Amino acid sequence: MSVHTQAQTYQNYIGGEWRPSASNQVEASINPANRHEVVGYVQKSSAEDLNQAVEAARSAQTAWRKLSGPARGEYLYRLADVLERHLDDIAATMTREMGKTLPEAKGETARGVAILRYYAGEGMRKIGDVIPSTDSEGLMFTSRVPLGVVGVITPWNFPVAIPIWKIAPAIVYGNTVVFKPAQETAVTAAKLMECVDEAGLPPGVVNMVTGAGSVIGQGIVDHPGIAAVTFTGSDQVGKQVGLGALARGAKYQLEMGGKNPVIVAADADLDLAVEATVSGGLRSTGQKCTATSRVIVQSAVYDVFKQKLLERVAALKVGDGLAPDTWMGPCASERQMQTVLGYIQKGLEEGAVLLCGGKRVTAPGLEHGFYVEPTVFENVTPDMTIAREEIFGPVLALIKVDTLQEALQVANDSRFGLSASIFTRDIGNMLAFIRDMDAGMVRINAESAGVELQAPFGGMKQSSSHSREQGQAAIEFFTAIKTVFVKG
Ligand SMILES: NC(=O)c1ccc[n+]([C@@H]2O[C@H](COP(=O)([O-])OP(=O)(O)OC[C@H]3O[C@@H](n4cnc5c(N)ncnc54)[C@H](O)[C@@H]3O)[C@@H](O)[C@H]2O)c1
Ligand SMILES: O=CCCC(=O)C(=O)O
Repeated sequence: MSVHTQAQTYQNYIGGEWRPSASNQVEASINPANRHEVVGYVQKSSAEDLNQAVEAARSAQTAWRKLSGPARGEYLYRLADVLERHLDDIAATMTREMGKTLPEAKGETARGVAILRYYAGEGMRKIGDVIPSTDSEGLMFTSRVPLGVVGVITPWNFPVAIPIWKIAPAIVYGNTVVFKPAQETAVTAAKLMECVDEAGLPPGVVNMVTGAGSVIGQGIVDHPGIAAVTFTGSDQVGKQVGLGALARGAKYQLEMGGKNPVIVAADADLDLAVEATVSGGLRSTGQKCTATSRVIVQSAVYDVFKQKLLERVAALKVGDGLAPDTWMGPCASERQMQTVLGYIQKGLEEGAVLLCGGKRVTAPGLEHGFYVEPTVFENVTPDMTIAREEIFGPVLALIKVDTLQEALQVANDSRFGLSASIFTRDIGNMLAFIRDMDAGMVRINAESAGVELQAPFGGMKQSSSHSREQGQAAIEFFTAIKTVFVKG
């Protein structure tokens, strides 16, 4: 039985108007806490809808580009204020649509507001440098110019923060946008577009088309009217996006997976390390690209750390993210839950020892949701699948090592390099970790997750296309440099 009497249908947002898809097809976005609850219906769009969105973005480009940076920034301030007014509704929608707890959803939406204000201010900052010319009568300088229409492709795990940390810099630097959210969180995305509309952004500056990744996502990658593509999502799809964009000479930026380690050194504050491992690994049900998944512990403190960790994990309350006492919600979709359960099974088959969890939760009241118990494995070796592949679920793998050197070697034994933490009181250990850990974010005595909007964010190795998002680093992707020489 489906509960969808109240469910609204959300349309594409193109050229400042709400439009149904050309095919008139919609699909249900369901609540992962209760598969029978429909959060809303969203458009299953086609190439025709994408073409309309690109056309709207192209038409809006010249006027938008010609506005001053501060004037564009003013629109972002307005959008921030509107989003702030709708924070509670958008956060509740996010929880119902992808499962993270309401406090986390509120925190993420507030972060979206802060990102908008940060980039609004960016409209006032410098967009070039004066460079001494060898010609004493010449003036040489650089100016940052927009790229044109930017395609924004996003995942479901941060359905407000990630779209905003791409769209805000894109538009403040003078680009216009075609946004394709993950279909799993398209209602939340539509609510974000309602804010764009209410804030009065000129029609066509931000457009949204929902639909399948293979149709709309791939369509953005292949579209000749789109100058650049910024993508966040899985490693597998990201590589396809990069290849497609490269093939037609479009600029691209990929932020992909992680297999983030935490090292617990023999001299660590173990209570702090346990708290950070639980928070970094299991909040948002482990569905953060920065989530801790490998816990590398020195043998001298292994048993004590393990005991404390298991006690803490046993106390976590799993449930509907809207319930005030819930600490961890469901996986975001049935597909994600099956993927996580598949990895747990693989861990068992390959000889890892299950210390707790490992099963779907079907307790009364939760049986219609996609819940997985918080899970901890030990006797994990670096060659096991659960130590190598991104699980994107509430699963921690304990790996015992003797020395810090061995810990670093195991931590670096991954094709990913997004985030990494160490818990230690020793300055030598800290410096060795900062120097030798191959990750875009290295964190000392702090959990692996948690990104600050004013700092560059991105990974090394196969976690990214080696660019950085957020903070002032965003200007590198969303603009091109024009070098100007003037002589009177
Ligand atoms: N590094 C980061 O900043 C970061 C942040 C969040 C999530 N992630 C990663 O995202 C993944 C989880 O998100 P997901 O399951 O939504 O990822 P996904 O790769 O399945 O989908 C991401 C987006 O790409 C679209 N897409 C699918 N096929 C496409 C194609 N052929 N061409 C273009 N677009 C296509 C999807 O519809 C979605 O909008 C995890 O791997 C996680 O690590 C990375
Ligand atoms: O999922 C990727 C983004 C991670 C993030 O924003 C965080 O850790 O806070």
